[in-house]
Amino acid sequence: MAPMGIRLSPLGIGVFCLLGVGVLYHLYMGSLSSRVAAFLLGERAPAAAPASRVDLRELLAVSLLAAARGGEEVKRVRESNVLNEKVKSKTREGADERMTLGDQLSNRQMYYLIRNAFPNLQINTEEHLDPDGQEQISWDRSIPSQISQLIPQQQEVPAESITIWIDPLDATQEYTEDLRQYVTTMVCVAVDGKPVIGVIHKPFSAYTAWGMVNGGSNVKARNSYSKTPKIIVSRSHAGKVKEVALKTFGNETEIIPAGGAGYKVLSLLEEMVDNKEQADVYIHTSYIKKWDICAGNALLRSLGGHMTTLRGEEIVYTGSDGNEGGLLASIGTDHSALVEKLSSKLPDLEKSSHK
Ligand SMILES: Nc1ncnc2c1ncn2[C@@H]1O[C@H](COP(=O)(O)O)[C@@H](OP(=O)(O)O)[C@H]1O
Ligand SMILES: [Mg+2]
Repeated sequence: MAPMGIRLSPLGIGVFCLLGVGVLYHLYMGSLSSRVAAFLLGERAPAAAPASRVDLRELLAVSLLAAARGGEEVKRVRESNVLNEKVKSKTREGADERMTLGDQLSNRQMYYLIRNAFPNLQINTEEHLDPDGQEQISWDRSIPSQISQLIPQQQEVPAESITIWIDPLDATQEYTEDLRQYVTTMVCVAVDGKPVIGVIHKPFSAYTAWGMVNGGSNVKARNSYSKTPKIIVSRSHAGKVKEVALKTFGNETEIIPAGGAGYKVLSLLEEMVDNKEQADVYIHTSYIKKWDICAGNALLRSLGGHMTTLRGEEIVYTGSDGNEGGLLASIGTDHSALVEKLSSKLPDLEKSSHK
């Protein structure tokens, strides 16, 4: 049997084409009108975007770069000898809080590098940012092989759980005195208030220590720590720390005064470039800001160490800038035994300071 075919006259073809155009027009207007209706009714986009997540390895990589970039400014300004030193405020104890061009320029580099890479994250930084001084610096999103080899898997956390703390120049007082070995730039990443990534960079020796809790570190604790601890303390904001240390550990205790919270944390670790002093415990008794201590806290935690208030409470890195309860940092030592020892002396010391 011959196959059956449909034959259309030229008029039939014309009618068929018109029908096709009509169908297409109807479909298009339908989707357009539903969009117009959604707009008029103020409806939102149909599917909610998934909550944004951030890979902690990326944050570590950008923190390393920020600390190094800030450090270049710190070094350049110091070498120029034009520090434009100012007193920005007073501490509670009445000491001058200094700020220099090195603090400001480093702050700008570090802040905008991280902010431009992660615009949605909460960033707390020590120095004031001038809105006219925005930097267009960007990060190429590459993760150094040293990090990706040590931490091969993504470590994603929700963006809203993150708080970043930047100290663009730790040991400003010593920087003005040209005591370069104490100076660091620091970045810390806290997740739900817990310090998780710590970067401490020494601009004058091009040295960086970093650690990520449950990730890794490029530094190590020492093999052993003395039972009669050498205690490292502030040289320019000492408060009553020497009295506390001697009362707690005995009059023979060796006390090492040094600048910078970053430097003092590094002195608890294995010997490294330019950190001549080695200590067993770091104690600070007065108020201190979270950008000064967060990176050291994260670095110590990543290596199994501790940084707490003098009474052993964990320091929470969200909310206010200040830490009120003093500081006790140790590694390779029974931290809770140190807390116990200190806590037994604190009431007497508090009484004597109110007399
Ligand atoms: N009582 C206090 N009040 C305010 N800041 C303090 C402080 N004690 C220490 N700091 C800050 O903590 C950092 C380390 O202090 P120190 O070198 O005395 O150990 C320094 O930060 P910056 O240099 O970033 O300002 C210092 O200003
Ligand atoms: Mg500072």
